[in-house]
Amino acid sequence: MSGKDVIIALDFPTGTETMAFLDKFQGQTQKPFVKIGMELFYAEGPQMVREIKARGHKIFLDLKLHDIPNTVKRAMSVLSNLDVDMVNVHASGACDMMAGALEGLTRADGTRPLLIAVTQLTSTDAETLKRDLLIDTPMADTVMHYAQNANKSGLDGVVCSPLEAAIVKEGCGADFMTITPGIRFAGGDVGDQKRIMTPEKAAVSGCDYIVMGRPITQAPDPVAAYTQAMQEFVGV
Ligand SMILES: O=C(O)c1cc(=O)[nH]c(=O)n1[C@@H]1O[C@H](COP(=O)(O)O)[C@@H](O)[C@H]1O
Repeated sequence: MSGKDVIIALDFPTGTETMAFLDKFQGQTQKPFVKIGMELFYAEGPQMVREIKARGHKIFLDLKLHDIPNTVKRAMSVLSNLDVDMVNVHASGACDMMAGALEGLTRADGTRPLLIAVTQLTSTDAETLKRDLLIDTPMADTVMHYAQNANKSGLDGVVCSPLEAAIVKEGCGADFMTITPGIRFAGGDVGDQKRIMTPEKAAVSGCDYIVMGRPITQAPDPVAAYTQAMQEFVGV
């Protein structure tokens, strides 16, 4: 799976609201790539994943696993039974945990979804890094170090902000994927995001995928907002 794409974050509290949202995209030949996060998964469980997959969407299952290596390995082995395209862990769980995740996720026939590590959340800025997390290293260096750990643990890429996409590519290679939330249209409401960029600028920063939630899900016309994001980021 490769090529630039926009991933819509389905941050809804119920399956009913999620399906009503996805119904708006029924007319599209190419169904949008979507992300199922903690809110929807905890509310509706694995059946929601199956239903959305049956509608023809690619799925990023964003549960951000972060625990001891054995627990993460076993949880990933359960998730590997779901037909998703991408899953993630927190890189701060460290290398043994990431290696365990990879092992657990890999099915008996050798296939597996893409495995991505979250570096520093896009809601974290340099001040929070220092004040709350006691990390004195500059943001870009921290993200790069986490990305290198993920790379040497055999993962496929990282979640970072678009601001760090270029340096991650430089340090880990062009094929190492960058999945970037913190995306806002020019002049849009920033909300709780701190490290942000427009889809247009993210396209030239080397991001492989952008993740957008509220700018699309809360837009008066979500299909128009998604179309704008695709035009800015992918150029179609
Ligand atoms: O792993 C993620 O997807 C993620 C990592 C991160 O650092 N920042 C981040 O915002 N996300 C997710 O990306 C989505 C962003 O949503 P909006 O801020 O509404 O566009 C949410 O579903 C977050 O859970």
